[in-house]
Amino acid sequence: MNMLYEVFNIIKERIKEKPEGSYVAKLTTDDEKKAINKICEKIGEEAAELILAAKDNIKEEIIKESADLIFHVMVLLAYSGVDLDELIKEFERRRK
Ligand SMILES: N=c1c2ncn([C@@H]3O[C@H](COP(=O)(O)OP(=O)(O)OP(=O)(O)O)[C@@H](O)[C@H]3O)c2ncn1[C@@H]1O[C@H](COP(=O)(O)O)[C@@H](O)[C@H]1O
Repeated sequence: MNMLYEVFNIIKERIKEKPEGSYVAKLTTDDEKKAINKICEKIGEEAAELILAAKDNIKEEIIKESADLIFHVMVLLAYSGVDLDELIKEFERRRK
């Protein structure tokens, strides 16, 4: 969980500072494509790749594709101004 917070904080910093060579900065900057469209496309791609990995039942691929998907969802959250704590609170609210 600490690692997710660490990565989320780096993502927020990259969106704000936009350093040269940053994948997150490139993805979250409007260019010939709107940032929101680029982020959503990556989420769609990564979800599809995870589905294929799951159907092939290859554990290492499931782990890698899940990490890619979760990472891009975190980029979407940060770009949309949602904090990781707010996501955690939603899970807490749903807990039975
Ligand atoms: N966890 C990740 C992470 N997971 C996946 N990715 C990138 O997400 C992309 C996944 O896309 P694909 O699998 O489709 O691979 P690809 O063909 O290279 O895709 P494209 O880049 O061409 O779209 C790759 O470019 C990966 O490098 C990540 N990029 C960055 N991070 C973290 O984000 C932080 C900030 O990264 P920068 O913005 O690059 O500094 C880093 O410190 C890392 O902790």
